[in-house]
Amino acid sequence: MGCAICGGMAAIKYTADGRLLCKPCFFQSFEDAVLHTIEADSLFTPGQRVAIGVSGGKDSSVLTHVLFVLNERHSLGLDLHMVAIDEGIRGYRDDSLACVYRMQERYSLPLVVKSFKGLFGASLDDIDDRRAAPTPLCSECGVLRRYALLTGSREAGADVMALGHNADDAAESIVLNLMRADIARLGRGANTVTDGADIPRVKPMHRCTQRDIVMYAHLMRLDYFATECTYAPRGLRNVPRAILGAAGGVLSGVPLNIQRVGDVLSRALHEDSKPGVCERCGGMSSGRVCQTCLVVEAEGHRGVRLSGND
Ligand SMILES: Nc1ncnc2c1ncn2[C@@H]1O[C@H](COP(=O)(O)OP(=O)(O)OP(=O)(O)O)[C@@H](O)[C@H]1O
Repeated sequence: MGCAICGGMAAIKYTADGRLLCKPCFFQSFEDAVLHTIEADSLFTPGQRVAIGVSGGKDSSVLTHVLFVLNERHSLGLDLHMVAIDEGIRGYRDDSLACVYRMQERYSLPLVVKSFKGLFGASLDDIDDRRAAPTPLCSECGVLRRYALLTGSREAGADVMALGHNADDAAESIVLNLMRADIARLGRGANTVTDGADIPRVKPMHRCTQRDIVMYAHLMRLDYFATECTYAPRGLRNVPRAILGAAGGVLSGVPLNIQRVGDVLSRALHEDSKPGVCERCGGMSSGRVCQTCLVVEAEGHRGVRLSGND
């Protein structure tokens, strides 16, 4: 079968639009799609310092590589930095951080590393150890990580933070919010730009599917850490992930379809839900006090605090 762009030997199905492509045309199409999101949604302006949230996983490894390539190829004028968060998860984050250090060498980008232990006085393993029974930890970990990423990005002097969220992540969030009847979160929608804090968060791969990202990482032979987080089996996200996985087995384009419906729902539900600023820490918040400060308060008796030192 011939490549839909150049007529050469097709090797890959590009799931974003279903075309069969050869390897070089797949790379080009994927990178062009990220560039299109950057330009269409005005994610960056020339001269900005961009802190890429880098975990060593496939999404942020692909994001780092593609931003690096686009920055050179299209003279975007971005000052790329990397920020990594060490949540303190034995047998997982220690190995993925080793990958982040190798990426730092490969791309020669400045790197800031912040740890839960330094910022909150306890690693995620400490928080888990101090609980009477195993409970889901992903929501709290996500909240604390957002704070840590903001702190690291401030330390890097960044104007904007870039994260590796993709279309499948967005679809999972939409299904989860539907199942929980979380109208407020559905209304806020999954946009490519989240304003509110002093450093906005942007998602250049928001319209890229997980399959295309994995394929890109694999064919480009990128160095990334593929093991699942130790705490993932307890995560609530496994429910929408399983539903979407099953749907993807019989229908094509499910993540992008759900994302489109999510956009419509978000516009219909939208009631001026632009987040404000937390009165305690200055982070982004939809209420007076942000999720980080609420988690720190709730976990205070287990030794979690906002130390601000790292
Ligand atoms: N420990 C971390 N340090 C820095 N950034 C992180 C970290 N964990 C997640 N991120 C950022 O948040 C994005 C979404 O993370 P999430 O854990 O939801 O997805 P993921 O599929 O595991 O991402 P990845 O494949 O990059 O690890 C990542 O792509 C990355 O940009």
